[in-house]
Amino acid sequence: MDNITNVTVKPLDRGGKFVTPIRVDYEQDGKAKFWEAVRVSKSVSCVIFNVSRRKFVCVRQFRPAVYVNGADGIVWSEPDVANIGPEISAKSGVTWEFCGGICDKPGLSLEQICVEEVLEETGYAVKAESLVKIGTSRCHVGVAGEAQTVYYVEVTDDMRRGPGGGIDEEMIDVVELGVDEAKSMLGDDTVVAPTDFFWGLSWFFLNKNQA
Ligand SMILES: Nc1ncnc2c1ncn2[C@@H]1O[C@H](COP(=O)(O)OP(=O)(O)O[C@H]2O[C@H](CO)[C@@H](O)[C@H](O)[C@H]2O)[C@@H](O)[C@H]1O
Repeated sequence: MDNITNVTVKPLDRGGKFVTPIRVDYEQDGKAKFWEAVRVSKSVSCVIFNVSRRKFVCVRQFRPAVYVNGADGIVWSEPDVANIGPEISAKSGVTWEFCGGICDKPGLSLEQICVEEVLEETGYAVKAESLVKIGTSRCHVGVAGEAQTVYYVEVTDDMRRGPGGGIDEEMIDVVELGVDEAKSMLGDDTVVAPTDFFWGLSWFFLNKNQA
């Protein structure tokens, strides 16, 4: 999963399949302003807690955007051009996450998308009715501002239908995380994780496990 080679970064001039760079021109109190932004889809994610063994079910994957924006030692020859040698460890782009995905299927509710993602990425078959909504936040408000809705669901061992790991070419490791270990990750700068990971864990400790 972290065997990453031949990385290059180049400009995405007119947008791609998943991300479109845009410029927003507007007036505020009659003063002309602009903002540079990207259009992206909204998304869902799901805190999964296996009550049979009191473990969180997490996913770990290599995130190219985390890698290029976060790894030390990358030299940018232009603001959007870099050649990244093999000495830059791919491990710096491997995240801790709860499973989730973008909402790019018209006609499916957020809960239905969440149920699909949980099955594809972790192998657990959950029902939409058993999802508890934690809330919706706006991500990357300086550049994107898309909505992400976060759910919580409890599972048992016998709800597992397969190993998960994603579909098509996805390479996703399913990793269980103990409650004490998870608590120690809150506020730990060395943990590479998105906001909803920390939000989801904090919600759990506030609402489900106050020990
Ligand atoms: N920018 C991109 N470039 C190239 N291929 C891409 C891509 N985005 C998605 N894909 C492709 O689409 C597949 C499915 O993506 P997902 O729906 O699982 O979203 P992902 O979890 O990556 O992130 C989404 O869901 C998580 C969980 O909510 C959010 O944190 C995150 O911001 C949101 O993009 C990926 O495996 C990849 O092949």
